[in-house]
This record gives sequence, C-alpha cells and structure tokens, in this order.
Amino acid sequence: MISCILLAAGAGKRMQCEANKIFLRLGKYSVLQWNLQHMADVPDLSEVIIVVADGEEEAIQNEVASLTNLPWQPRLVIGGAERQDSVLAGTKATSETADIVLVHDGARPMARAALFTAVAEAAQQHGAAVAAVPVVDTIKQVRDDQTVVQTLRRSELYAVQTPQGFRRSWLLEAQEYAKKTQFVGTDDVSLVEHQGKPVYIVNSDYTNCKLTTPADIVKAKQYLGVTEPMMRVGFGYDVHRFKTGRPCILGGVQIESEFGPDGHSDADVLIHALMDALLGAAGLPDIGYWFPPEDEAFKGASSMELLKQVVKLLHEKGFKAYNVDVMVIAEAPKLKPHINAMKANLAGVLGIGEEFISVKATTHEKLGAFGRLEGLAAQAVATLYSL
Ligand SMILES: Nc1ccn([C@@H]2O[C@H](COP(=O)(O)OP(=O)(O)OP(=O)(O)O)[C@@H](O)[C@H]2O)c(=O)n1
Ligand SMILES: C[C@](O)(CO)[C@H](O)COP(=O)(O)O
Repeated sequence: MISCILLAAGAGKRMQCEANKIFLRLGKYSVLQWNLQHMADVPDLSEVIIVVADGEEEAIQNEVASLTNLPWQPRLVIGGAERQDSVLAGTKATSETADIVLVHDGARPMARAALFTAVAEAAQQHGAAVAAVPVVDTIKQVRDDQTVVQTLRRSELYAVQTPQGFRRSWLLEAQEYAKKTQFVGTDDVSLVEHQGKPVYIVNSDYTNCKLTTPADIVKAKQYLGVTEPMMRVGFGYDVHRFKTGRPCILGGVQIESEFGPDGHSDADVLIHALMDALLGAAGLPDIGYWFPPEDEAFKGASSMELLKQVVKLLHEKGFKAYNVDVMVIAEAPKLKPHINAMKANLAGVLGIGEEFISVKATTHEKLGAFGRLEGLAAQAVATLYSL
C-alpha cells in the first residue's frame, strides 16, 4: 500500500502573495487541486495526508471538497515550523499498513501520476528513491567572500525534486536517527543518506519545478496548459412600437399596462437588446439571423426562451456571460418595482449572480417618439469570457 504526504504548510514568502501559494489559481484548479488531480491517477495510492498550516484547515478542506473525483478522502494534519517538522507530522499520520511513503511538495503541481508510480516502485526496490534531473548549469562551490572553492563535475550532479519515496520502515528509522543526531536536511532522502544508506535516483523532467517565486507561475501555466480567459464585449439595441392591448413583457416580467411593445415574438425589447449584445460579443450574427421575424415558429415566442438558445450558442462557441448592463428607455410604464424580478430572471438563464447583472430604466423626458409613448427602446452591453 502506498501513502503520500502532501506538504502544504509553508508560508510561501518567496512567492510574495498574501495567502499560502497552495491556494493560487492556475486555470480551473488551485495549486493544491492540481496536485490532488495528478495523484488521483496513481494506481496503487490508497492514502493521502495533507500537511496544512495551523488555521488553514477549513480553507484546505473546502478546496478538497470541491473535487468530486478523488478515489480517497485526504486526511489533514497540522505541520510544523520547518519542512522537516511537517514531514514528521505527516509520517506520524500514515497508516502502519503503508509499506511505501511518498513525500511531495505541494509547491510542485506539475508532477504527473507516472512519476509518483516510478518513485514508489524504486523505493520498494531500493529502500529510498527521489525524482531528479541532471543539472543544466555549471555548479560552483563558493566561499562566504564570494570566491570560488571549486567547480563541481557537472556530469555527476542532479537537481532533486519531489516525490521522494521510502519504505515506511526506512523513513521512520531515518527520522529517528536525524532526531538523535540533530541532523536537518533541505530534502527528505538526505535523512537516509545521513544514515549512510543508499538513495536511488529516478529520472524526472524539467517541468516538475517548484513554484517558489512569481516567475515560476508563468512556467506553471505553460506546463499545465492554462490559457488566460479571453474577455469580449458586445453591444445591443432594439426599438418596438407600443400597441394598445398588447401584453407588456420586459425582462421576462409581465407588467400591468394598457399597452405593450408590438412585434412578431413577445417583443421583449430588453431581452432583444441583451441577446444582440451577447451574440455580438461572441462574434455571432444578430437575433434576426437566428430568429427571423418572418418565421412562423417564432410568432408569439417567449424572448426568455430565445435567450436560453442564445446562451446555448455562446456555450457552443466556448463563451459564458461575465456581466451585463441593460438600459430601457420608456416614458411608461414604471419599471422600478419590477427591476429585481427582471434581474432574477436574467441571472437564472445566464447562470451568473445578480451582482453581475444591471437593469436600469430612464424616461425620454417626453421628447420625440419615445416621449409621446409611441414606443420604447433598450440598449445593452455584455461581457463574455472564454470557458
Ligand atoms: N514548515 C513547512 C515549510 C514548507 N512546507 C511545504 O514544503 C513545500 C516546499 O517548500 P517551499 O517551496 O519552501 O514553500 P514555502 O515554505 O511555502 O515557501 P517560502 O520558503 O518561500 O516561504 C511547500 O509545498 C510547503 O508548503 C511545509 O509543509 N511546512
Ligand atoms: C525538497 C526539495 O523540493 C528538493 O528540491 C527542496 O529541497 C525543498 O526546499 P524548500 O526550501 O523547502 O523549498
């Protein structure tokens, strides 16, 4: 049985962000979630212990809970001041039935399932193993006064990463010995080396870098295939004549009135302007193309139903509404009492919160055709983001 300790109790000081870097979002997942997603594909992994900073348990738990595909339920333990303390806390929480324990930096979200498996297999065979890559730079040993002691032979040098793997008995003994001899290592297998025991190198790749400084985030996004969401803006406008006896439906809300907008469909001018804004932002043809006025299928059609079709068209093109702002220009009826209901309608169909929806109304100060109550108009602006 394989158990994995995922270290997430650091402060992330060098990342210079306010919160622990484990919560940074890289596209659809946070750094922590990318780790868990990759680990979920490790065939024999049965137990995951996340080592968390005191006070961050709930936030970590929420991150875990939003992943529904994990084959195990990670357990949380509180870490210590130094990395080695955190690994020790994690080790104590591993099951006695685990024969292999892997230790992985939460700051390495690019490590793939195959690497975890390779390190676990090497640890099973050799006792202790570590993922590593040959160094690409020439490495020099340097004195405090900045002068070189020696140039190390590059062909013998590897930069080690995580996962680092152990037979559980080896890890426990190494930690015991490190405690007794007060040895502190900058990585985990160095505790085994300190006992004079061998550590096996598993060839990894350079994409498994540790997210340490802000520059590493750029690399991480590239390696994880994260593309920045693209924002698009669209504008829509519509006018309808008023007709006595027509229902007055605006924003999907039927308003008591002796007259209403005339048209082939329910003539919901607000929704029409909004649909054109959404379609325009997506670079799609306007509502006349999708719902032609001469087509009998749309006679008396509910514009809210048409809006649902527009949202479907957006999704098919890979877009989702981010926010919308609609302005109705009407001398009457009074829209204020109905604005909240309209916003709720739009929120439901667009699948966004009401705080991202604005519906406003203005009179035309009795000027011109709108002022004479011959008709009404609506303007809309919508922003979309790529899914
Ligand atoms: N006391 C500690 C220190 C570090 N870590 C974890 O060890 C990994 C590697 O450490 P590092 O990159 O140094 O992370 P931080 O300690 O968070 O960063 P910094 O040193 O910049 O504060 C990280 O996933 C970090 O969360 C830990 O669990 N407990
Ligand atoms: C374990 C490690 O990731 C191997 O490169 C590294 O030593 C961790 O160092 P940190 O200072 O805790 O980031």
